Amino acid sequence: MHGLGELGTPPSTLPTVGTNLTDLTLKKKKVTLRELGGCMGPIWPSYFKDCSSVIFMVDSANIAQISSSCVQLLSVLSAEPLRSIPTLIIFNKSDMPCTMSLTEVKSLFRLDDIVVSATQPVTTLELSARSGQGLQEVLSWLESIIVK
Ligand SMILES: Nc1nc2c(ncn2[C@@H]2O[C@H](COP(=O)(O)OP(=O)(O)OP(=O)(O)O)[C@@H](O)[C@H]2O)c(=O)[nH]1
Ligand SMILES: [Mg+2]
Repeated sequence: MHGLGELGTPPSTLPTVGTNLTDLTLKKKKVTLRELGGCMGPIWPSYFKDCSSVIFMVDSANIAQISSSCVQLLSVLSAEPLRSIPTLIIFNKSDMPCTMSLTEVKSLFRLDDIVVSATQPVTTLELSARSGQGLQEVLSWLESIIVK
């Protein structure tokens, strides 16, 4: 068994496990999307200062996750580095038959209150990543916030 003392000070690294980088070209500009998994919530803040926009994806078919998803959304919106960063909230899996309608999900989120009290410009969209319905709106939003 080794004591902590023998291991010395841990190196200063950021966990990169589970983040995906994707480059897109929109309006002739390179846009890099960084995907962070929901379970990586505790390390999301390490990436906030590098963001020029935020897309928050909600699994609207998972009603058991609504409250935790809502808490995570509020912590993102209230984070100091993101105070004036354009934010898109996507309700994904709109194609799935659910016990709860999207209206009910949004009402449980208190989405209207969240959008009104946010300091940043917030847009909300519905998407099915499976069928592609709503994808064009996501691209249009990205194009609209690209700095000219
Ligand atoms: N029906 C349907 N399935 C989807 C949709 N988007 C993703 N899925 C499926 O849902 C499953 C889990 O994907 P996600 O919900 O994105 O889960 P995840 O990526 O592990 O979640 P995170 O860890 O938060 O990133 C996969 O099998 C996807 O194919 C959608 O819009 N409709
Ligand atoms: Mg994922």
